[in-house]
Amino acid sequence: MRELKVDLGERSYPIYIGEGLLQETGVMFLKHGIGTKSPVLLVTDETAGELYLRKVEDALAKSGYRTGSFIVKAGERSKSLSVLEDAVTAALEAGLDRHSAVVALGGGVVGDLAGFVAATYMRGIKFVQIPTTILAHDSSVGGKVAVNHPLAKNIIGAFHQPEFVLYDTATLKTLPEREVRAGLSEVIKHGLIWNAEFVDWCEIHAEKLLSLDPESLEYALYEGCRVKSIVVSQDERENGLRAILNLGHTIGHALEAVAGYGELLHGEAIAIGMVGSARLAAKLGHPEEIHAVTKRIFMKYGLPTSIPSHLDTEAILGAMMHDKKFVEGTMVFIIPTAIGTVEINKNVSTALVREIVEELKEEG
Ligand SMILES: NC(=O)c1ccc[n+]([C@@H]2O[C@H](COP(=O)([O-])OP(=O)(O)OC[C@H]3O[C@@H](n4cnc5c(N)ncnc54)[C@H](O)[C@@H]3O)[C@@H](O)[C@H]2O)c1
Ligand SMILES: O=C(O)C(=O)C[C@@H](O)[C@H](O)[C@H](O)COP(=O)(O)O
Ligand SMILES: [Zn+2]
Repeated sequence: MRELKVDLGERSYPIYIGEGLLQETGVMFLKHGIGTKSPVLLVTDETAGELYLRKVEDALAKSGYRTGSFIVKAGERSKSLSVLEDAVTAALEAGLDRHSAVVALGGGVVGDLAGFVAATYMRGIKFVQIPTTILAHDSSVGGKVAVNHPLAKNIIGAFHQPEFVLYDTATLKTLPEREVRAGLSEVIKHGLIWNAEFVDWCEIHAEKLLSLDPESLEYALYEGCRVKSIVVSQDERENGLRAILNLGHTIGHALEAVAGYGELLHGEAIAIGMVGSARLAAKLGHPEEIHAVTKRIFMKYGLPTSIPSHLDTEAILGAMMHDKKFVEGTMVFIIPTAIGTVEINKNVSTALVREIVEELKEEG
């Protein structure tokens, strides 16, 4: 088992990564001081629930915990205010009190939704992340929790850190191929913002990662979580540095909303957004090579690198203006200045962004 720490003073917590950790859930709850007297709510989706809920319930029961469960439909549309209300109903019916914990068992959708339930139920109770997708190496760390509004991604949310993250890599073996590719998009993002050597490594090990070679996958997830925890530990609430984790998201979030949540997977939309940021970098005078390398690596992973042509440019720009990165009338963009390094640029004009969106549509 590998272990990392998110260093946030009294809100610090560990990330455990390894094969077969689900059966340790109860033991880990006890280790982290979660009391057995109050019930626990397990939040999952139909797919992850079918595969892994029983295992987690059994592991918790063995350690003396009572559990209730709330199962949502799989997919981005479950990150909504109406599903949040149903989750709170489930929490009340299961008898959760202020000493209870909410557990996210699933991918980023379940993690963001369950985390927001934990952040808001009785003004905040304990939260545990049990990620089961590759993408959730990112979403389970850092405490950003949210649901979507039809007009804007993650616009209703909070910061609420988990007690710990329990990442059982054995669960990843059941992921559909499209989800594997989409999850690896954010793994590569962590290289693009912080670690050029890791980007090279991802390019060399593409086949191994796509075929879920256990050793390569565990290393890639560890490195992704390591970068994320370094950044979050320095800037929990995104007053500055943390914005770099948003590489590709200014365009990507807009694409998810405009395409209709779930049409483009998050990792796919972000891959397109990262290619867009690399194009923008070239226009701002940074080396052309950044765009070439970024596009090449996402193509190697079978990820989209262009905007579907049926999406309306003005609708995409409109959605960007609802994003959290649109501040005081300007779009904040994360721009790669070399492979492995980015800058936060607050002066990108709408005209330039329109040009990039049009070019990304033509690239397809
Ligand atoms: N909070 C954050 O910091 C953060 C970071 C990145 C992404 N996100 C959010 O995460 C979401 C995307 O996460 P995701 O890609 O994990 O999506 P997801 O949660 O929808 O999971 C993807 C699909 O995989 C299925 N699935 C989950 N585990 C499985 C398993 N082990 N085997 C088979 N199928 C499984 C799910 O049912 C779903 O259909 C987006 O909403 C995005 O905004 C949040
Ligand atoms: O943790 C962060 O910070 C990130 O930006 C990680 C992103 O991958 C993630 O998609 C996050 O949910 C985006 O946050 P938002 O603040 O842009 O909604
Ligand atoms: Zn993301």
